[in-house]
Amino acid sequence: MPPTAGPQDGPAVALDTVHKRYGAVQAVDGVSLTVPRGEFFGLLGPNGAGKTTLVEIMEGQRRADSGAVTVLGHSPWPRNPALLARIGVQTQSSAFFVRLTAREHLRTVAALYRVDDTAAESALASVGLTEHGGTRVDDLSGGQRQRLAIASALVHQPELIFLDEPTAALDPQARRTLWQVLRDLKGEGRTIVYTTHHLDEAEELCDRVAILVGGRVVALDSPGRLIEQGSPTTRLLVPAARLDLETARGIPGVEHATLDGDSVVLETLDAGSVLAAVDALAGLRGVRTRTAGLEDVYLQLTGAPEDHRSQG
Ligand SMILES: Nc1ncnc2c1ncn2[C@@H]1O[C@H](COP(=O)(O)OP(=O)(O)OP(=O)(O)O)[C@@H](O)[C@H]1O
Repeated sequence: MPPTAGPQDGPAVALDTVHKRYGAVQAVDGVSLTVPRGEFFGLLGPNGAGKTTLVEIMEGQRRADSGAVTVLGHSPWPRNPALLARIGVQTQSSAFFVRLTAREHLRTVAALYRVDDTAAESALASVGLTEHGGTRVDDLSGGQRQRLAIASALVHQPELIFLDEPTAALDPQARRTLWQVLRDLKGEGRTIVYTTHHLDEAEELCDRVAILVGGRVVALDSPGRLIEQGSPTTRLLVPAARLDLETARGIPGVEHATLDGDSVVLETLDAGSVLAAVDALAGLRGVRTRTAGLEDVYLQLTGAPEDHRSQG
């Protein structure tokens, strides 16, 4: 069953000047943002930035100290059973009935939501686990368990899904498989609020991202626009065997030069002339260029420690 809400129903999430303090810690400090329906919205930020607190406020698990919170047109606090049926929550520590098979687990979750076994079966299929439906939960691989955690959040066909680092601890192949599952969810018109520390993933999947630092939103836009407005720096990676760090630092136009594995990494705003200089000094064989990505923007906004940049 596709989500039924239309655009006339307003945004999936609207936060206006939300604050939350724990004792001396201002965990959320005046956050305002709107997530339109159908958007894949990423929440990024360093440890302790306030992401979990903010998501818990949206889910109705915590009460904001002040500010307005609207989820699917309703206040999530005090907990609203009608709203709970319309949202799905996957957490990093999803609870499983480990002695059951994947299918039995989902049927149990379905029963808790008062939906039938067909819903469990379609949730299983939507994360590509049908053929593992008969496998006991504790025999599933890490990636399969992550998919089962997402399926558990989907059983009742929620319009709005909260996903907290669903690809944590997955191998690259399992991550890619899960990305497709997430794209399919978006394709079905569902709204996704996605917390992640994987910036490549946010760049790949999210329509827009908010970067939180110290409980405040310091950037909010599509990854593409954030990158465009962010650093125009280009990185050149030159095999370290052919160019030493001191020489690299002396090339006019090089802002930073660092050693990364067996490459010297040159950061520059003037890639053309630095490339020409590298060509004259070391030749261009094996030289790679890397333009800025979301990670560069993120590090700029969240403050990359200078000593990280200068480490080999
Ligand atoms: N229940 C709590 N009691 C007291 N302080 C808390 C509580 N929960 C979170 N905090 C503090 O509030 C701040 C924000 O924490 P929060 O967990 O929301 O950040 P986060 O961005 O989700 O971090 P992470 O990426 O590590 O999960 C941190 O300083 C944290 O120590």
